[in-house]
Amino acid sequence: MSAHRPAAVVATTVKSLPCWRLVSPHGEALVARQGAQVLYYAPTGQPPVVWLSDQAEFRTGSSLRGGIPVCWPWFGQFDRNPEAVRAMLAPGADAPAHGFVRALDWQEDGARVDGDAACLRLRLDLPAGHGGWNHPAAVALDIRLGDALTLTLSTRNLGPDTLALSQALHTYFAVSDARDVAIEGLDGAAYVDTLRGWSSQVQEGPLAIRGETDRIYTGLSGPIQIRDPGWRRSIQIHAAGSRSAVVWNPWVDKSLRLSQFRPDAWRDMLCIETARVWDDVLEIAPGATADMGVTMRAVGWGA
Ligand SMILES: O=P(O)(O)OC[C@H]1O[C@@H](O)[C@H](O)[C@@H](O)[C@@H]1O
Repeated sequence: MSAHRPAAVVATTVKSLPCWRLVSPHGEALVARQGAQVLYYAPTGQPPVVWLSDQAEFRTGSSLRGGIPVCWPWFGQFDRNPEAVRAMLAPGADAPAHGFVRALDWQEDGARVDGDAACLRLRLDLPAGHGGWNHPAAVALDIRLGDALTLTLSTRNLGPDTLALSQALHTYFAVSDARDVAIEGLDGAAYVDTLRGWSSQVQEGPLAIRGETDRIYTGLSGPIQIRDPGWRRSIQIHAAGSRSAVVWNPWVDKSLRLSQFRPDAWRDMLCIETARVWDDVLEIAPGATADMGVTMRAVGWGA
């Protein structure tokens, strides 16, 4: 570990997109202004924890494949959201998958160093809502790079009515080979299998990726862990203010249909998305703020 490198937040431009580089003695992260999207995170001396596609297109107006897209104020296909969330959008309005904030430019709202941690806060003000989603709100993402990476997504309701929304911090984790990892911490949890007719299932034991996987886990209360024998490490994922998570791997066929994605890149990544979805959607009273966060930490298995 390079204990000599002081923590810092440095504004930079990567392939024409404004970004910030966060460094600390413990690691490095890259964050884009567009979508407040963390693009990369690697602990010092380790393979990345957050994966970015080598075909990611650094373009204005569309999310990059990989990193940690912020999905807000709805998750996934709009039509699959509960009625309370769908009722927030005017009929006929544009409803892109995963909401609209991942393609918008956020504003810097403070960069600082706290001991050996580098911290950045990005903010998106929607004083009059956006498009057909006509609800004033302020969204902020706090990013803290210390001996782990912590993200906190805050939503403040600035309007007179209750906000109902679904959201996710859609983390693409880097793995040595998706076929070899075990996902622990889901045993006994209920999930919706979107690939089996959105049927309700119960997880038994650790989850192994054996084909296309797209599941919504609910009622979670403990950490999730990715055990990666190829890189002899585990990634521990601690969520706060969330009881749902989405696990996604596109496998062979869907990879061919994905944008900005090498056909065999499904082996290199695995999404575990800290969420408020399904029966865990968020309701925020006028004037109130709701936070959801995730801390990810890689732990080696020793020599
Ligand atoms: O291609 P997008 O819009 O970034 O979505 C990627 C994936 O995101 C996941 O959260 C969904 O569960 C998948 O169904 C979806 O394919």
